[in-house]
Amino acid sequence: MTLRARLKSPRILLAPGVYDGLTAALATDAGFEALYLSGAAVAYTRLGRPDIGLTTASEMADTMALIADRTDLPVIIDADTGFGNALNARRTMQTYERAGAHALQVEDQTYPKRCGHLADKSLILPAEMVGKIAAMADARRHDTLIIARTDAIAVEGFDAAIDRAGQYIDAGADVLFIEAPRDRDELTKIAQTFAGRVPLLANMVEGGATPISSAATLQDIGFDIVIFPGGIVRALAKTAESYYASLLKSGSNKPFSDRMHDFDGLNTAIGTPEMLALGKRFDGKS
Ligand SMILES: C[C@](O)(C(=O)O)[C@H](CC(=O)O)C(=O)O
Repeated sequence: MTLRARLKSPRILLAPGVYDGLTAALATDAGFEALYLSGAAVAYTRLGRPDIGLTTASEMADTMALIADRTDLPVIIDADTGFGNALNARRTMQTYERAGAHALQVEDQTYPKRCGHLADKSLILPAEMVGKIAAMADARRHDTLIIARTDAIAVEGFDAAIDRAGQYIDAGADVLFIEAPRDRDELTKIAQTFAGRVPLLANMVEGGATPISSAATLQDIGFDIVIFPGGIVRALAKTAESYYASLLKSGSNKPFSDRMHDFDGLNTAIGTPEMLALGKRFDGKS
């Protein structure tokens, strides 16, 4: 089923953040229906840096291609600002589509951007964003969804965000993402204003501007997709901190062994037996 068809279902689509082959494989095996390739998660893990526009389109496209090799699930990819003007956004659509993306999220911040939950964001004019959306629609060769995000709540206020969102839908956005609503009331107003026009996406960032709600609650409010983009990195970072501290202190892995896979455990998780069997099938000996 295409992502567009899946979004016609009244059941909310829950997409976890991923940033490499391992997280894509584990999220796929866990049973999710779609994945979210988070720009923030790539910045946090590959660069060890904040989500402030340092990651390049090529780094994201490389990551997208590795993930597409590892999973058949549809992947929503973060295209940040499109990495420049409308022509850059156009090229980002071409590059990400080629790498295997099923949906691109583009936002109306200036370039370089910053995480939607950080202070001091600034925006391009709505007309420029409308041009980017149209340029991306013009460039696409497949049924790739354009998810238009506005960061206006924190910069120009809630009403301006609603106004921009309407313009982006008119420009051809397939999905609407209003970043960082501050409470349930704002989430509800977004749903009341736009439900039925295009699918609505909610973004759950642990400790961010929006209170965390469950997928079921967001579905009741009227949302169609929910992403938890950086949660996996926050979970793994905490585990890694404890692991390194424990290894340094004790000089051994033993005290941590109940919190980690052993050799066989990891091989099972990443599908080593299946890969070795596949190799045998094609090795010309059997
Ligand atoms: C959705 C987001 O653009 C992302 O890169 O995943 C980020 C999430 C985050 O910083 O944790 C965002 O700007 O909300």
